[in-house]
Amino acid sequence: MSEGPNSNTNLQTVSRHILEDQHNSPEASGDLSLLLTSVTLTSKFIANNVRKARLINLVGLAGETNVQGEDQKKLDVLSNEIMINSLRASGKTAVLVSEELDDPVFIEDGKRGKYCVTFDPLDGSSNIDAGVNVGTIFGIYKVRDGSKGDIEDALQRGSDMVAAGYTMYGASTNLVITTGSGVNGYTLDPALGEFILTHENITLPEKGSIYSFNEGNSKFFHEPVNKYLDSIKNPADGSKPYSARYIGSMVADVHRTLLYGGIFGYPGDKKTKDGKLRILYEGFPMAMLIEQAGGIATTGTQRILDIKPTSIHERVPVFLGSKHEVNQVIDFHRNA
Ligand SMILES: O=P(O)(O)OC[C@H]1O[C@](O)(COP(=O)(O)O)[C@@H](O)[C@@H]1O
Ligand SMILES: [Mg+2]
Ligand SMILES: [Mg+2]
Repeated sequence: MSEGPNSNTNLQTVSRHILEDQHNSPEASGDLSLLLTSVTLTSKFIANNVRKARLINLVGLAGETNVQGEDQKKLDVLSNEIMINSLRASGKTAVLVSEELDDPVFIEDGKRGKYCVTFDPLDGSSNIDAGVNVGTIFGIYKVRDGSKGDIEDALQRGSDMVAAGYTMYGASTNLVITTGSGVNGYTLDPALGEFILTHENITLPEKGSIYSFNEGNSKFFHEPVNKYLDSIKNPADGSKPYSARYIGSMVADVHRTLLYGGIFGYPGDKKTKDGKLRILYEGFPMAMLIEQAGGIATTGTQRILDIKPTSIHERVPVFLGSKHEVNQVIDFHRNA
């Protein structure tokens, strides 16, 4: 009988792998792995809705704007509700921060656990109606000693996160997680309804050949970096080693960068000096994943994970990816 994809009896499902993975931090056993299992369950619900969105009238605008001043899509609102309900039901959370909610959700007695979860329930909203890859991004902190869950638990340094990850809803549904000891990727097997380990110990190439920028007109970034990248030629034949790819969904642009290498950037510009991406549920989780995979994540002048946020929706310029390319951007900022 041929070795079909599911005939491997040693399939590592995400729950089993997180519990058994000897690389995982001690934190990963017990409550955190149960919390991560709740997040993976949520991802399956959201994936199901994303896949059917066009068929069940879930595309288009919800008719509300969020705290960011952005028009919420129907899937933004639904994904947010799924995340809030599932994380509350897990009994492992004390504070929830969502891109779609003005204020944090503080979990009531009886349901309260010891983790703060920050999340972007649906990243890449501008791409939903075109069926382009979107995703869910999350970061997880332990609440501070003695805390019953308050705003300060959501304003810890990025380096205080105990786990981070994303689910990308694309040609396949990919879940990528770190608990502080490397990065692992899982692919949803729709037949099994399980995420299966498919990308063990993801490691970023030192150097890449793709740059993925929002063309912010920041003088530190757009002109000098593009000019530098365009100026590089392969000595053998004079061809250009770099090519530009930009999907416009952070989760998809970062996933490609994580697997192929290169650099992703969303700089500040004259209008928004800190760019568009929010530090708690976009910058920090992606920075932790990129660093855990051997890359660099910087604002251009400082390590993103060193930042201590002062408000839950503050923004941050993001440059992340392979060491070689990101160090070029750091040099530009240093010499600017
Ligand atoms: O459309 P722009 O300005 O290039 O911005 C794209 C960026 O905006 C985002 O869509 C913002 O996230 P949301 O879709 O969750 O608001 C990122 O995913 C993406 O990197
Ligand atoms: Mg987003
Ligand atoms: Mg979003």
